[in-house]
Amino acid sequence: MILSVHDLSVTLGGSHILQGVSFDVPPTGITALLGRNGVGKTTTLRAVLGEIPATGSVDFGGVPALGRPTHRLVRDGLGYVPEDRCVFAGLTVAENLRLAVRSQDPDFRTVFGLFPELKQRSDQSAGTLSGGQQQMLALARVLLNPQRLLLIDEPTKGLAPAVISAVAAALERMAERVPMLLVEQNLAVVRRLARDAVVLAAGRVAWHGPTEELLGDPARTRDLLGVGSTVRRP
Ligand SMILES: Nc1ncnc2c1ncn2[C@@H]1O[C@H](COP(=O)(O)OP(=O)(O)OP(=O)(O)O)[C@@H](O)[C@H]1O
Repeated sequence: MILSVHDLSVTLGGSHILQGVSFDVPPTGITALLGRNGVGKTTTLRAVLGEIPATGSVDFGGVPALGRPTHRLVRDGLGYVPEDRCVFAGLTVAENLRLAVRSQDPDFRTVFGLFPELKQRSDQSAGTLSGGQQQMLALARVLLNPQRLLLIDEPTKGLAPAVISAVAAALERMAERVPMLLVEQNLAVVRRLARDAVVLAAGRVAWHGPTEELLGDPARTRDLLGVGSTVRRP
């Protein structure tokens, strides 16, 4: 396993948000982290990254991670693309990419192979990119460096259907190189990308198994993820 989370607990603002979350992420493919709004998916990613205090244990690539500073984990290949995408709006695409470089040998070839539009738009300021283009830029920024696991938070949120499809295709190709733990509300995207799913409810893992088993069972999907979840292919 590239990531093993055991008995992870987090209290924020007096609320016990995570109450003993345990799950594993295999070293290949995409694992989806699911659950209703506010259940603690982002909190789980941030706790794994060491951004918020947590108890329990987190093992990243065979090494205990909890208590290690975030920058060390990032240096060891734990990449994070937060929900707000975190691009520098006032800087150009090229500047955004340059600032993300940590390694001696940034992989511009892979990045521009996956996202040719970013090359064409090198001199455009990132704040004027569309939402989908900004998401591509955020993904490109982590991919420039060698990564062992990516934590990606709601990459398709707020995007139009055609753009969701393009982002999903990019994630699919990225996952050929690096495993991912993906928080994603769009169940069609989850079905297309994720082999396994972990579902959080009431501060714990309520279900863990093959995505197809979860989404192929409408009653279980409704029960765990809420009503109105339509699952169409993007
Ligand atoms: N710094 C904080 N202080 C207090 N409460 C917080 C803090 N950060 C998050 N929370 C609360 O923790 C709970 C979990 O939030 P989190 O963002 O992890 O949920 P989520 O599952 O990612 O939700 P969503 O699907 O809506 O993005 C929420 O009730 C949220 O209001």
